[in-house]
Amino acid sequence: MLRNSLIGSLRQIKPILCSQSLRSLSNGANSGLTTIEVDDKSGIATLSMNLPPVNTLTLNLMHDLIDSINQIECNKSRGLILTSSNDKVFSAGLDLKELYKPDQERLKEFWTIFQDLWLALHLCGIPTAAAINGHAPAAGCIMATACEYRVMLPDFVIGVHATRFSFLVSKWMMLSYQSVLPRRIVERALNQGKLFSTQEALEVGLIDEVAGSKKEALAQCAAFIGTFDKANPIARTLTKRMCRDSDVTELLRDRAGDLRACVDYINTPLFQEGLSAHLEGLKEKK
Ligand SMILES: CCCC/C=C/CC(=O)SCCNC(=O)CCNC(=O)[C@H](O)C(C)(C)COP(=O)(O)OP(=O)(O)OC[C@H]1O[C@@H](n2cnc3c(N)ncnc32)[C@H](O)[C@@H]1OP(=O)(O)O
Repeated sequence: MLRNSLIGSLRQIKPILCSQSLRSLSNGANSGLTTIEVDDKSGIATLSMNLPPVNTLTLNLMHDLIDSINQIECNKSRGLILTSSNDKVFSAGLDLKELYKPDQERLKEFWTIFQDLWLALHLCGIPTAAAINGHAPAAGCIMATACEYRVMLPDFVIGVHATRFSFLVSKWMMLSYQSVLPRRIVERALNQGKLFSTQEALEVGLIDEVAGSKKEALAQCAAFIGTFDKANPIARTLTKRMCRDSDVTELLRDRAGDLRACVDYINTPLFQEGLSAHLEGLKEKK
């Protein structure tokens, strides 16, 4: 029953493109803001975000990420490692320009694709890991927590600092955080708008390991993916989805409601003023 509903919901959100021949894993259908490299020996795919300067989640980058996740799953890769081709920033989170004085129809499209991206990562059928080779604030952190394992390089920050600029996260984003961290830590960190240093993130369990270099981080993620070798892939996928069912159901139950609530909140003077100050702060930093 539960398995059927999981499979059913997956069909709803993921029109799988598996009929295509994808061995080459070309990015022909997308804007080229992601690259996929499959290791011939291990069969593990590395998915890199490649949108200078800081991998902000624009509509196009989110579209490409979803497309790439589908391709990697369809091609029966053994696992997926999410990383960045920028050596300072994993992802700066949502593109703030899309949220400032937004065009209403575009904002709806933007939020919907953000929901889609979270679902695609959260329900990805193969093992996933994030090699966090740079800063990962806000939605950068949420993407990492949607993966099953996190390896981070030293001297960067990760966390959801939304309250610092009057942002209110959706419940499914909070649940993503809470799937990795104890509830009391999530509550405090979200309220403080805390960005954890790599060391702090390791101490609280937001990340699983620290790596000395990107190469090491990728190897550590690959070693994690290798730990599932003895599991039957279908049983593993269904078990993963069962473990994640309640978090995902929270969003699937009322996607339209979440969209309405977020769009309404983004349009409030409280949010727009906080965002304006935050954007100014980013400019003044220079
Ligand atoms: C219902 C409410 C929604 C709640 C959900 C929130 C989820 C989110 O993801 S909101 C996004 C929050 N993200 C941030 O606040 C990150 C802001 N960026 C940074 O802190 C830093 O850029 C960095 C630590 C990631 C990197 O620092 P670095 O010194 O390497 O680069 P910068 O010089 O700061 O940035 C370069 C360039 O990029 C612009 N930029 C940075 N982040 C964003 C962003 N998220 N959206 C749009 N643009 C961004 C920055 O202004 C610079 O632009 P210019 O070169 O034109 O000045």
